[in-house]
Amino acid sequence: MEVIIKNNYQEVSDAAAEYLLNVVKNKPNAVLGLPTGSSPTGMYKIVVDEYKNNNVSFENVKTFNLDEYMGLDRSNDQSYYYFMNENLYSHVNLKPENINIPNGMAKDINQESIRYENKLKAEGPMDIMFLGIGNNGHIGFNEPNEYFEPFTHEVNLTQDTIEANARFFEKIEDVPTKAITMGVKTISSARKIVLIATGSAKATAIAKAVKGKITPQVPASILQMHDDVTVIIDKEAASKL
Ligand SMILES: N[C@@H]1[C@@H](O)[C@H](O)[C@@H](COP(=O)(O)O)O[C@@H]1O
Repeated sequence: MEVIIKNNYQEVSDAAAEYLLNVVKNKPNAVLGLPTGSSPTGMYKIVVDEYKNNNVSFENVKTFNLDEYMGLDRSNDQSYYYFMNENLYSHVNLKPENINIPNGMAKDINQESIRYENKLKAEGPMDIMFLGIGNNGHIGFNEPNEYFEPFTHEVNLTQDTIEANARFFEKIEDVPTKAITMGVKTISSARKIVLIATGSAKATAIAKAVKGKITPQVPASILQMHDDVTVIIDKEAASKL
């Protein structure tokens, strides 16, 4: 695992965007694994600017998002589809048919999970996957658990995560309690993984993920098993390393 420590959020975003842009510039039909959250918004902004300056094209790029809340449709401004549309999809020339995100409104979530896995199997592997990390060490919505869930699946969000994500909702009761997420094997199938995090609230999770025991209680610790992971963090997130 390579750990790169930057001074601040902007520098972390610049470094992450450089990885994304290099992959797409070298491979115009790249397959990208993408996250939501406040960590990657700076990266998306840089990527969009680069597209607007005619320096990169997404015409043949495919994207697979990590996760989605259950019960929020695409027009709900808290859905991850909406987030991605606001931050990336609507600003670049990605073809709608090349955009993939789990459907949190699917009637049968098991079927939807299988569909998503099969789509990724057919169109992947992901050349690069970007990840944020939850304060409790979750990746995607793989919450601390007794075991690692390998493939895309339905998950009950922990109280920690509901509280952490409540800041985006009017009231905590509005935060969905369930989500659909890629599993750890799905995530690890990416050729390269870039994890980004900033701020002291992430310091414990980063320390456990990078140098702690590999355990499903810290889902991000599984990344130690992958042979091409770059962790890009600011000084605060690195403070417990
Ligand atoms: N499912 C997402 C994760 O993919 C994300 O990494 C995490 C951290 O978010 P933030 O970057 O806003 O701290 O939040 C959510 O729970």
